[in-house]
Amino acid sequence: VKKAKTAKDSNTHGLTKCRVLLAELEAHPDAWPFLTPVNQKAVPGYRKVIKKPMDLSTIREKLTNNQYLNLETFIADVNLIFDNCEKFNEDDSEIGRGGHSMRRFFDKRWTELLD
Ligand SMILES: Cc1nnc(-c2cnn(C)c2N)n1CCCn1ccnc1
Repeated sequence: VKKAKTAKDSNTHGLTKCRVLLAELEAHPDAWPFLTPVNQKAVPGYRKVIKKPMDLSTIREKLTNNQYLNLETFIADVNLIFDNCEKFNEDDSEIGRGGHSMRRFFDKRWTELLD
C-alpha cells in the first residue's frame, strides 16, 4: 500500500535518490573530467564561454549543505555539467565523448529511480 506522500516524505525520498545517483556518477569510469571544477586559469576561454560552471564535487558540497530542494534541482545541476561540456568540447573529442557517455548513463539511471 502506497504511503500518503507528504512534502517531507517526497523531499527525503528525493534526496536519497540524489545521494544514490551522485555516488554512481562519481564512480563511473568516464567521470574523471567532471570530478572537480575546471581550472579556469589553466583553460583559455573557459571563463568567458561557460557562464555557470558545475562539477561533481560542487554538487557533492551542495548536497551535503542541504542546498537541493528536490530531485529536480539536483538533476538541473547535473545536466549543467553535460551542457557545459557539450558547449566547450567537440563531440569527437575524449572529453566530449565522456560527457555524452555520462549523460546517457545519468538519463537512464534517474528515470529508473523515479517512482
Ligand atoms: C569538464 C571539462 N570540459 N572541458 C575541459 C577541459 C579542460 N582542459 N581542456 C583543454 C578542456 N577542454 N574540462 C575539464 C577536464 C578536466 N581535466 C582535464 C585534464 N585533466 C582533467
